Amino acid sequence: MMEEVVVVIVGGGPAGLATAACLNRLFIPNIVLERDDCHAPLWRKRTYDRLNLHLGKEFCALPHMPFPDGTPTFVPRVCFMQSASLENDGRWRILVKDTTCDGSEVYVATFLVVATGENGEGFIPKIIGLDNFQGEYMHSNRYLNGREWYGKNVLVVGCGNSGMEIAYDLSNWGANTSIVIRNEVHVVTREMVLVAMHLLKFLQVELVDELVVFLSRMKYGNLSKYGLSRPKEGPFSLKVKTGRSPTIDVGCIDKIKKGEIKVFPAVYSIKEDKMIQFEDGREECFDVIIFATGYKSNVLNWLKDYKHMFNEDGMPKKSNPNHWKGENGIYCAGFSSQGLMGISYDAKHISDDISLALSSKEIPSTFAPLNLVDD
Ligand SMILES: Cc1cc2nc3c(=O)[nH]c(=O)nc-3n(C[C@H](O)[C@H](O)[C@H](O)COP(=O)(O)OP(=O)(O)OC[C@H]3O[C@@H](n4cnc5c(N)ncnc54)[C@H](O)[C@@H]3O)c2cc1C
Ligand SMILES: NC(=O)C1=CN([C@@H]2O[C@H](COP(=O)(O)OP(=O)(O)OC[C@H]3O[C@@H](n4cnc5c(N)ncnc54)[C@H](OP(=O)(O)O)[C@@H]3O)[C@@H](O)[C@H]2O)C=CC1
Ligand SMILES: O=C(O)C(=O)Cc1c[nH]c2ccccc12
Repeated sequence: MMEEVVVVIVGGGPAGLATAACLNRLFIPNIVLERDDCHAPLWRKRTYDRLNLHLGKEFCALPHMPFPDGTPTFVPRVCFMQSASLENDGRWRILVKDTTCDGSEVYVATFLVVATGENGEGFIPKIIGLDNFQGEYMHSNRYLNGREWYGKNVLVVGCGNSGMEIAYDLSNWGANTSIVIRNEVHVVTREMVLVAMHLLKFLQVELVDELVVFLSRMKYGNLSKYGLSRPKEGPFSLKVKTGRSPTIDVGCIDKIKKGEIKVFPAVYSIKEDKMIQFEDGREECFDVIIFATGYKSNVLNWLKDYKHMFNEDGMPKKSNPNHWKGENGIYCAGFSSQGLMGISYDAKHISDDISLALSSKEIPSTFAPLNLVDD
């Protein structure tokens, strides 16, 4: 079957839904394709139970969907999901392409919005011997809680927000928890980030960085004897430059200081059975490894004509704030490393731009539909 539509949005997470909502308000017909069996599956199925939004709610609301009165400052995951489905119910039209049914559907669209996100696929590094590891291993996007691992030796690889929080959670569930920290990392609290986000509206990033690093030093002291050191460059400058967020401590640092969570350097190899060797030569047995080693964009897996807008790593060629518009009617939402705040920005700009193009009749009548990789 072939269907003509004005806008196809690939990805039904916050970015896809926010863009659809903005287009709907402008009466621009659009269709959202989602590979999973629900909308926002990352938030429903692939984030852990104890997660709260990291930025205050004023920085996380999606367009046309303010949080209801009484919502806590740091919104629990479950409330974020409910507010998404509330908006979806009745006002947004979301269609899912069912790849399990025999006939496939083809949509020919004037505009394509890539909204498959920066977290398209969980990334697990290649480690010598991992294939023969006799314990269990998984990416952090499969971790929900540590109920199964009471008394087990669990290694978390990675000290970003997922790694530090999952290590803390595992330890609370009674697992003998260790974490791999192979590089420098900024550790802050969410209150420090909230203050910083407001200050960034009128102060230079370097000044805000100095303040945050000062506050972090006051709170945590020098952590080098525990295997943690701070990067030379400030947390928000690094966020702008590399997209990497500072790690927001939820209690992991206290457990590291108390010796309840052990710190290891990079994994060197996995030896026989469950034995892991680290770069400093230490060796220890683990039952479970959680790879909190980040994510990769999956755009190149499904978009053939990616060069209109993406690099070989599946991330936009243009940097923020110009990243969202490509050539030939292609856009992307949710690729600015600015979380939900960036998604709001993208969704509004994309829908306004499409609206403008439609009203000014910029669109060539022989517009070539973009090719998706057929699998
Ligand atoms: C654990 C975690 C916690 C986070 N917490 C916060 C936070 O507190 N605050 C914040 O601002 N940001 C946070 N982020 C960052 C970001 O805001 C979220 O990842 C957000 O879900 C991104 O929305 P998205 O729509 O761009 O991507 P996603 O939510 O990943 O949605 C993309 C959708 O595309 C679908 N898809 C992928 N490939 C295809 C395909 N080929 N065809 C059809 N569908 C496809 C996926 O199934 C998915 O539903 C967090 C990220 C993670 C991983
Ligand atoms: N709201 C919330 O509560 C949460 C928000 N998030 C957000 O989700 C996004 C993804 O976060 P996250 O899943 O933590 O991923 P990140 O990409 O932020 O972190 C990945 C971590 O893995 C480390 N790493 C990568 N490869 C290796 C390796 N081979 N050996 C050892 N360590 C390795 C990296 O360290 P290195 O610096 O050495 O490369 C880094 O510490 C971020 O934007 C984050 O802020 C995540 C969890 C909770
Ligand atoms: O949760 C994340 O990682 C985000 O990307 C949200 C975000 C945007 N800007 C920030 C600055 C510091 C910490 C988190 C974020």
